[in-house]
Amino acid sequence: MNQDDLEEEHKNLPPTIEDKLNSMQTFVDQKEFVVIDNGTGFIKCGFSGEDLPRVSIPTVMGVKEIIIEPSQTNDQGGKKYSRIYGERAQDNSHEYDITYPIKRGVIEDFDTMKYCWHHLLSHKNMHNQKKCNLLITDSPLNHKDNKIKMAEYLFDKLKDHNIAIDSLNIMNSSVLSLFASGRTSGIVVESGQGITTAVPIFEGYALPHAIKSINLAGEDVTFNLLDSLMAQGIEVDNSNINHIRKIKEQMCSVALDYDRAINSSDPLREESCLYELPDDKGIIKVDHKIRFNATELLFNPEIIGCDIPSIPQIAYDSIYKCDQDLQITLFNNIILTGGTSLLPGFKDRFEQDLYELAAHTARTDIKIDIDLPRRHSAWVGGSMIASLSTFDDMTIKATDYEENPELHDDAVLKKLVF
Ligand SMILES: Nc1ncnc2c1ncn2[C@@H]1O[C@H](COP(=O)(O)OP(=O)(O)OP(=O)(O)O)[C@@H](O)[C@H]1O
Repeated sequence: MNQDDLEEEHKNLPPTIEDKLNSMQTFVDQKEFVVIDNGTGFIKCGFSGEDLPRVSIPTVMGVKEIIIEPSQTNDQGGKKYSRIYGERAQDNSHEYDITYPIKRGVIEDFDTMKYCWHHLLSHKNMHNQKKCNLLITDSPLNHKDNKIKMAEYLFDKLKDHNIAIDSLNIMNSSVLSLFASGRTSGIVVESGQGITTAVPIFEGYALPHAIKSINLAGEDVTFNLLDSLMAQGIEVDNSNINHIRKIKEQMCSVALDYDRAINSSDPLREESCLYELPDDKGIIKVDHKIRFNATELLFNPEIIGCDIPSIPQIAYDSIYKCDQDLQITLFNNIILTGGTSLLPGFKDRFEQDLYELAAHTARTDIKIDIDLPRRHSAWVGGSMIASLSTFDDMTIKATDYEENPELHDDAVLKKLVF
């Protein structure tokens, strides 16, 4: 779903709880929070109490240096930087230096991340936030030092760009996805752009010792598809990556039985296998072997020579790392989420392979919930929790943060227990 689709969907949504409260003119003194979900591929931003984020853009920035010639008004001359974001940056990679600040779920380039946050908060759909309360997500794999650094950039560095964060919470994205499903215990299996995680959660707390992850997700499927197309002599390269991603999202699916699927005839009619590149760059034929092969690595990483477990395997391993008493609850409450889980056939294959793995050990049925807005589940959970009247008590206040610099790390870690 791109930014235009998101705006259209917003217009058609029924009134949110917040709209209703506003129209009833109730005078509830409740803070509004901005909710940001930081993803490797996409960053999502909107207001608490709403059903969907208002802005969702690829997590990428392009920078270009501009030399200013000396002139009458500025006889020194000098240089400044032009920065662009999201798809615009990806489409102008020939002119701009491109940086992806999040790698495999973890923020690695905080300076670029700061500019991305600033861009979102100043976005027209966000009414240019100069001062706000913020709930921001964090990967379940992040080290606590990353949270401390996030707080530092959000409280201190954004101020240099005229944005003041009044209160802040940083929450585990998997806990928020589970919250969006209406549960407080279960296992969240999330496959996004850069990473797939299996995070068991008990009564709202992630169980760190049993979290499993693999560096295999949507971007690997996209690059695998690109390699297969190039191997067939089709003229595409990295500069077409947005289109390769779109081919994946529109045409690829997961086979229940891979060998059978690629050795059978193509289930789609010829015209449904064609993708037209823009600017008369040609039409690509994407046959069923390429389409099924692109996604198979998620369930069988060996096909690309990777000696790592599959997605069903990490879910199984994660459940078996937990206390025996909890395992039944986890098997009964599996939340499948993240953009990559939207691939047709993903849920059926996941369920089939997990049944096979657990056939002799699970003492219960396996129940998988896919009824969430899967690309936005962490954001939606954040929107819900930040609209609770008790949420403000769970935040770090800028005043406390600034007054006690020596307590920064403690203050962050004490509040951010999820
Ligand atoms: N309909 C779809 N079919 C297949 N893949 C999809 C679909 N929609 C989105 N995706 C893929 O999902 C990925 C983005 O998902 P998501 O927004 O959950 O990830 P993220 O939060 O950015 O990344 P991560 O969780 O790894 O940090 C991209 O690879 C995108 O191509």
